Parts: sequence; C-alpha cells; structure tokens
Amino acid sequence: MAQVLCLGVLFCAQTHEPLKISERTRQPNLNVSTSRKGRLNRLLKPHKLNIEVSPHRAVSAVRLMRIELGGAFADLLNDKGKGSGDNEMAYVERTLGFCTRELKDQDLRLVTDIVGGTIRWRRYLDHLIISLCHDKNTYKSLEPLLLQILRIGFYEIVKLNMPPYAVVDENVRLAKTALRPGAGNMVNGILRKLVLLKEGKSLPLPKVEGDDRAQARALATLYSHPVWMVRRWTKYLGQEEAINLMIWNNNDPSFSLRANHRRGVSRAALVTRLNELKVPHQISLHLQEFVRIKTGLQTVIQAGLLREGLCSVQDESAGLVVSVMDPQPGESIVDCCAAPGGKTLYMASHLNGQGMVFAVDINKGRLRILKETAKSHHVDGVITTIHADLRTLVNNSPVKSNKVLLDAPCSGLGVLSKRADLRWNRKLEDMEQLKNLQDELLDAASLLVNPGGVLVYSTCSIDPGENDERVAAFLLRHPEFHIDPVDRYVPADFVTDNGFYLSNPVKHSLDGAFAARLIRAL
Ligand SMILES: C[S@@+](CC[C@H](N)C(=O)[O-])C[C@H]1O[C@@H](n2cnc3c(N)ncnc32)[C@H](O)[C@@H]1O
Repeated sequence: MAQVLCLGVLFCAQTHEPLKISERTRQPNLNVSTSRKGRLNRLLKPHKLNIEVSPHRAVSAVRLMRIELGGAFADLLNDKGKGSGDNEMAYVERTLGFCTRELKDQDLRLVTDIVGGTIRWRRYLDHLIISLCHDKNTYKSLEPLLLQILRIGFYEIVKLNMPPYAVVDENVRLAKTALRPGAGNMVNGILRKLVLLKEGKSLPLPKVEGDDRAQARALATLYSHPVWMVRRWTKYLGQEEAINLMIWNNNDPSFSLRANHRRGVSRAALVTRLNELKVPHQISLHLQEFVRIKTGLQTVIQAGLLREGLCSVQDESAGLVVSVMDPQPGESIVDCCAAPGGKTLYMASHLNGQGMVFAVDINKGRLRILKETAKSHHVDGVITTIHADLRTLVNNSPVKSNKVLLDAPCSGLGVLSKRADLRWNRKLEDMEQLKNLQDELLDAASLLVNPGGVLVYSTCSIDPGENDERVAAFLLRHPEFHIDPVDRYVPADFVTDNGFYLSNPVKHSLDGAFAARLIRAL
C-alpha cells in the first residue's frame, strides 16, 4: 500500500413558466421570473416569437442538426432535463430565426423520444425518404434542416404512430416558417405519400434475401444499424441473435440508479424517494445498492438527486465489473482509465474511508468531473487523481499495487441503446485502432501489478475482438499472468466458459460489459 501511495507523489498527483404573450410574434411580457442568464438575455433582446410552431418539433429539429454537425450529444441532460445546451430555445432562435413558447415537461419528454428515436432509426427513415423522393439526387440535395424535419415527420408517423394528418400539418408549418413556403409544400407532398403507403401497409422496405452481403444490407436498413455491425454480429452471434440485439438497441433504454451509502442513502431510502417522485422502479436482482428505472430519469434529475450526490446513474453491468474487482476497506487500488469515474466512485464507496483509489486518466476535463463528483459523494478522501497517459506513467514507475483495474477505451458496442448516435459514429476501422490501444494499455497496466496481485481488464463492449481475444493475446505476451475465474464474484449467469464476466443486453436486459480477472504469478 505504501508503495502505491508513492505513485501519487512521483507523478504529481492532483490530490486529492411559460412566457406570457400579449400578441402573436410580438415581444413577450417581460414580467417573467427567470434565473437563467440565457433566457434573460433572450428576453432583453428583440426577438421573434412564434406560437404556431410546436416547440418540441422546433427544439428536436435544431438539436438533431447540432448532433449531426457534432455540436451536442444525444444523451446528455442537465439538471433541468433540457439537453446539453444551457438554453435550448436560444439555439432554436439562433438557428431558425424565431423562438417558440417554452417547453413544458410533456414537450421535454417528446423531445427526448423524438431525438433519440430519429437518430436510432436514421438509416430506416432515410431509406423511406429516398424511396419517396423523386430520385436519390433530390434526397442528397435536401438542406440539413429540411432533412431533419422530414425525418421527424417520418418517425412520428411510422414509429410513434402519432395521428398522421396532425403530424403532416405541424411539420409543414415548421418547414414553411423556418425555411420557405416551397419547403413546406415538399414536406406536405412526401409526408402525405407516406401516410397513404402506411395506411395501405405497403411501405417500400427491403426483403431479407440473396447472399450474406445483400441480407446484411437489408437487415441494416430494417433494423437501422451500419452494415458492418450487422455482418460482425451475424458472424459472432448468428442472424437471430443479431436481430434481437438490434431490437434491444432500438428500444428506449432503461437506467439504473446506485444509492450512495457514503451519503447515508440506503437503497430503501432511495426507493422511498422514488415513490414520492412517482418514478416506477424495480430492485436490482444482482446488486444491493441498485434500483432500475425505465422512465422518470428526468424527474430524478430535476429533483436534484444526482446533483446532491444522493445517488448516481450507473448501469448494473458496470456495477458488476466492480464486483469482479471486489474492493475491500484498506486496499490501495489503481484505476488506470478512471474518468469520468463511475467505477472509481463505486470502488471508493466500498473502502469505508480506509484505503485509496488512484484514478489515472489522460483526459483532464473528465478527471475534473471525477474529482467534483467524488466530493459530492463524500469519497474524495479516498481518491487521488493522476492526470497522465498510462503508457508513459508506468515507464517512470517502480511502484506496484495488488489491485489494478483497466477499464479500457472501447467501441461501446455494448451500450448502443443508451448512446443513440454512437452506432453512426463508430467505423469498422476504429476496431483495429482500439485493439492496438487496448493491447498497449494492458501491457502498461500489467507493470503496475504486484506478484500475486490482480489485474482486471474490462470494456463496455460485447465484441470478442475487444474482449476474449485481447485477453488471449495478452496471456501469450505475459505468461506470468493466468485467468482467475469470476464465478466467486458475480452470479453464475454472467460467467462465460472461459471464466470471464459478460453481460448480454438481450439475455440480461442490461448494457453489455466484459471483465477478466488476471492474476500475476508470485
Ligand atoms: C471507458 S472510459 C473509462 C470509464 C470509467 N472507468 C468509468 O467507469 O467511468 C476510458 C477512459 O480511458 C481514458 N484513456 C484513454 N487513453 C488513455 C491513456 N493512454 N492513458 C490513460 N487514460 C486513457 C479516456 O480518457 C477515458 O476516460
């Protein structure tokens, strides 16, 4: 322990109401109480207010454009549940040239559904849009906002089964107001064609037939995933399992909350709070601090439970990786790729104030988030952050630990239901680069393990190339390590034939995650 404590010194550780409108499109009443700077600025500046355009569609269209152009994440929520931006409506005004009325809670839920769903179903929706345009060139020449409006309309009609003619009218109005009358006419024509085809049960969808490639292309469209993922999963899992996985990825994600007992919050207390907030929940079958919720995350966020550190959003699949680590009071643990800190914080809570988790990460910003969260979780006394590239850090380090976690950067193929946009951002080429990085990080992490000590390698991927194959390649390079089967640490249902931990989204209704326990010979 003393040796590991040196690590921090050696490597410069950083110790530890809706607006009142007098007349349509005129300036809103300024007697609106608001604490948010963005909203206040908007009120003080002259602006155009349009109350005919539905706010959730305007916000969804703008958010979708920002996500596609790289300016926002599909899954980030602030404590008002209003997305990653400080003021959603300010983006709308800047992008569209007008704002709408403020979003109500039900609008916010619609924005979340529409943005997440439209992103997930993008390939499927675009296939229908292309089929209903005159030709592919018309589709290719669609301006970004018009394309997003069409995608929203298609998604609302085909996947949300919303009343079709209301959807047509609303999206036509948005296109006319935000773009020009001609754009509205185009949206009208295409959406009406779609409504007729849907009513006649004759949507132009591909058939799964022909050779492997053709079948993969058809499945990729029908279940809206990149072709390379379909081919990879068909190879590893078979077609039926691959389809089930894609269905899982396209469903609304569920979340788990971990009660923070370091803040004196037991799971029973968290359950009482969720009952008060009327958030439906289920007790975790596998981990005693965890509770699952399918809906109501925004309510939890708005109630301040996360901000106050009373609980965290953490998937049980990640909690089970910590079970594989089996952290005990008094231990010194090195967490090699720690930020933003989900596992560090959970491990730290197991230490009961005795011991230390050295949290290493190359990303300073994410490490800062870890430090701040550690404070609100009351575990900052047992966490030391180290901003470093693990690969160079270990070159200078003669120190070792008995427990080292490498939660490696990975494709995230196990968490696609939560990360709606990730499937479109990941490329096949990334897999090779990630595997090389994982090998380098495994080699580096192994240098920190004491004889007899344990190295846990984990990912949030279900891809054998990033999991079993990385461990097998590591063991060939490092015969001084051997596998310690994880059956003593996680339920038998999660243990693979090789003795590794694997959560399977379809089988366990959790994110996909992997962990291997490797012991260094004495
Ligand atoms: C999967 S995330 C870790 C998630 C974290 N363990 C948790 O539970 O919240 C991988 C992390 O590895 C970090 N990383 C990538 N390359 C690294 C390197 N060479 N050295 C240290 N950290 C690195 C990234 O910055 C990222 O935060």
